Order: sequence, then structure tokens, then C-alpha cells
Amino acid sequence: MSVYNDILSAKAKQDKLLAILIDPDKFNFKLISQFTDNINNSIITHIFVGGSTVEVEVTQKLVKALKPLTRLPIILFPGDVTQISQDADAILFLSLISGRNPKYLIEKQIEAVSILKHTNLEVIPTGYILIENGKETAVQKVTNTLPIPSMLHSLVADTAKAGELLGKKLIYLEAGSGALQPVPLAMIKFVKQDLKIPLIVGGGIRNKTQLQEAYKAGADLVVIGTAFEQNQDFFEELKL
Ligand SMILES: CC(C)=CCC/C(C)=C/CC/C(C)=C/CC/C(C)=C/COP(=O)(O)OP(=O)(O)O
Ligand SMILES: O=P(O)(O)OC[C@@H](O)CO
Ligand SMILES: [Mg+2]
Repeated sequence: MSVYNDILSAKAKQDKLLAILIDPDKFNFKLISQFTDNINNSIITHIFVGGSTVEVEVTQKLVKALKPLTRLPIILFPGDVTQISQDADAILFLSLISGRNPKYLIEKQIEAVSILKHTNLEVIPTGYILIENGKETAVQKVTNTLPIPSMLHSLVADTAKAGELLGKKLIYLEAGSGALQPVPLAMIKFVKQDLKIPLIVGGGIRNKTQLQEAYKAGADLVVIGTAFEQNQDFFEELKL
């Protein structure tokens, strides 16, 4: 079994995927069993774990605790090498290709190699693209990069395609956690026209309508974090 092959076959069958993003810093360990019950009884297909700033060792503790409580794949979505946990199933090996900061284009990845050697994680090369959303996001601040303006559809599409040609296996269009505006639907459609690899879309998606619209526009996998953090009823809303 491979996490990436499963994503590819879902895409081929046009089965849409949904990841819940769990931020280790904001996680309440006391509620873990209720929380994983909610996840296991929902349409969620993947668990992403990560944050732009996470205290050392908290990710490892979270992944270890989650693993026995769910059969869903746990995928690291790391802001830093300190978030690598050997108990996860896979890691999005991100390169921030919308930015021009060498640290997030190649330096963190070099740093990660010696840590990854001691794990069995499936490594999934991922082109990560920040899209402007109306306010500065945590990832922008941490990486000291600018997102691509939301009108520049062809720059985003060319950036995504360049990622594919460089050998990335996934493209992730990111409006940012808690974004005021999710990635525009017209942009998703435009990027999708010439992209063969699966497309992940996340940031600012807060209800089922927005989720379905993102799928219809061409997202193969949608990532939602904040709506689960802030709205207790969101698991129920997804069932309707
Ligand atoms: C290859 C390895 C190990 C690391 C790659 C490091 C790179 C290139 C990261 C890209 C930039 C970055 C900081 C991504 C963070 C992704 C992420 C988990 C975002 C979600 O966090 P938010 O929810 O936006 O932020 P908060 O933590 O403030 O909530
Ligand atoms: O928290 P939200 O806004 O759902 O964003 C999810 C993810 O794309 C952030 O990296
Ligand atoms: Mg967050």
C-alpha cells in the first residue's frame, strides 16, 4: 500500500479526498478519543499533521497518540524539519515554489535528509504555492515570502506546471490557514487545465458548499483545519 498510489487511484476514479489538518500546537490531548471517533465516522480520508510554528517534540507526541486510534493515513505537513515523526505514514516533502527564499526551496529539504534516513516514511515531493487571500498568513511570515496575487492565474498555472516538470508528485495551492478568501475557483480551474498530477487545495474553506465547489473546480484533495478547530458542529455539517 502506498499513500501516493491511493491518491492517484482516487483521482483516476474521480473520488474526492478530504484531509483534516491537525495543528499540534492547538490540539487538546484530553479530547483525543472523541475527536478521533468523529474523524473515523466522517467523510475524512486523510489526516494531515503540521503547523507553521510548532514546539519541538509535540508533533511526535501527537502522531504517536493518533496512530492506534484510526486507520486513516497520517501525513506530515511540516513547517520545519523538527516536525518529522517516524510514526506517521508519509510526509509531504514541501518546496515553497511560489517564494524565492532558498531556505524553503532547498535548504530545509537538505537538512531533512539525515533525519528521514532513520524513518520509513513515504516521501511525497510536493510543490507548495501560496496564493494571496486578503491578509498576511502565518506561512508568509515564517518564510518571509510573498504569495502570488490572486488575479495572476497564468503565473500560478505556470508555477504549478513547472513543479510538475521538476518531478513534484503533488501540487498544493494554499490560501493560508484561516484565509479570508479561499483559493479562487476560477484559479483552480485554470491550473487544472494543464496539470496531470493531483491537486491539493486548502485555506479558508469553512462550509460544505465551499468544499463541493472546490472539488467541482478541480481539487482532488481539499485540506480543512480552522473550521474543525472553531466549529464543534462541522463534523455534523459534513454529513448532511
Ligand atoms: C521538507 C521539510 C521537512 C520541511 C519543509 C519546509 C517547507 C518548505 C515548508 C513550507 C513553508 C511552511 C512554513 C509550511 C507550513 C505548512 C503548514 C503546516 C501550514 C499550516 O500552519 P498554519 O495553520 O498556517 O499556521 P499556524 O501554525 O500558525 O496555525
Ligand atoms: O485552516 P484552514 O483555513 O482550513 O487551512 C488549511 C490549510 O490549507 C492551511 O495550511
Ligand atoms: Mg493553523
